[in-house]
Amino acid sequence: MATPARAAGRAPVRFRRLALMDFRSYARAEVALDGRPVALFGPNGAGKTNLLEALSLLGPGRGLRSARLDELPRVGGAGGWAVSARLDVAGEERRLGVGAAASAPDRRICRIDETAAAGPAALAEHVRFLWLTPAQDRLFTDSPGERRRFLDRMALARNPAQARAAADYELAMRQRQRLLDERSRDEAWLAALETRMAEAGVALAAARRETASALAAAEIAAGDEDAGFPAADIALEGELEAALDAAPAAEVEEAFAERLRRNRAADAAAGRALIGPHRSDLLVTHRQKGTPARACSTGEQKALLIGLVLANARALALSARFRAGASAPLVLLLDEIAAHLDKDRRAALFDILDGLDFQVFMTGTDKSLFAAWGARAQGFAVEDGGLTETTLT
Ligand SMILES: Nc1ncnc2c1ncn2[C@@H]1O[C@H](COP(=O)(O)OP(=O)(O)OP(=O)(O)O)[C@@H](O)[C@H]1O
Repeated sequence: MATPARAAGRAPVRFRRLALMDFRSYARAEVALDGRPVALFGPNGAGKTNLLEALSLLGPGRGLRSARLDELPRVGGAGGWAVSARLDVAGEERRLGVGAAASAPDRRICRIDETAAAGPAALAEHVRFLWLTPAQDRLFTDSPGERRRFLDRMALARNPAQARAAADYELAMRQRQRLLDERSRDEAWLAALETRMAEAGVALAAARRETASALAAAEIAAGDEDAGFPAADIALEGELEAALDAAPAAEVEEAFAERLRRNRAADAAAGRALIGPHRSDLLVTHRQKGTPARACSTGEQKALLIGLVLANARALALSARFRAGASAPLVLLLDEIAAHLDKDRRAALFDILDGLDFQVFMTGTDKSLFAAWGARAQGFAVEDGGLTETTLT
């Protein structure tokens, strides 16, 4: 079946070459990629996740482990690190690079086509990543914060401008709290910060609503249920998200700013803002069973998560913004997914991934996990800080 990206005549993103230098367990590694999906296999600790993390740092944000910069240079190396890649983006060659010099380890340097980029956000023009890692296995049982971050990451892949709203909101909230903690009576400054929180907060809530409804639409359109990835019903729990159902954004902003003003004493006493989109939650229900995700089995939760990430990828492919070419192509990083799935579900997943037309990188401990992908994927054995290309069959 033709995917929307193919139907629109857009060449998807394809990594052609990836090079790591003094990055985590890699002293020096270089791989040539031919455009097929990539399967990385090797024993525990071989460096599979490190490689996915290296890729994820070529996009905006702190990468798939949310690591601090000082964790990235290879222990025993010179102190600096670098990840560079050559990729085809919509038919054009791009060179992206990130890293830090030993002399300035706290400063992440980003390069696009050999020119210094303003910052990591500029990378989003060229490539965006969605990932699923074992750290997300407890997403449905963890605190709402994890689910919010998961949703916000998906929203970010749709629209990188959302990063700005999230950062503005956090900053204004922190500054306001500092004033409240200091018992400041600077009315004008407090009101200005509350206005900024309201503007950024409503933008954030609106982006989440857009993502959630695109996800819901993609979940409905998906026929993945047969393949073992259960459809999910998605709902947002949050005051601003709900308020946007009933009123235009400007009104919601005004009402939120007013509530913040009235809540100053309570927020000062609590030491944090008691209301706002930083308290929202993503509620996921296993549609067929009608059970909240947190009450599903571990395996069912994993299948629901995979289904959600696939739905988001599909929603992105369908979005008008993506088709218009204004949005960067997506790369999916799936860390240790294969082991959770039985043979049939694995084979079904490979079929779905082939149809998505996003480049996919998948890891697993054993080559046999990828046998059903066969020649459709490019295989690499990861061991001793290096990668060796090998057939998967
Ligand atoms: N900064 C660093 N310098 C050197 N080695 C590091 C650094 N950071 C992590 N490592 C090493 O990298 C290895 C982990 O690699 P990685 O998480 O990629 O393994 P993996 O192949 O994904 O394993 P698993 O199958 O267990 O998930 C560990 O041995 C860890 O000690």
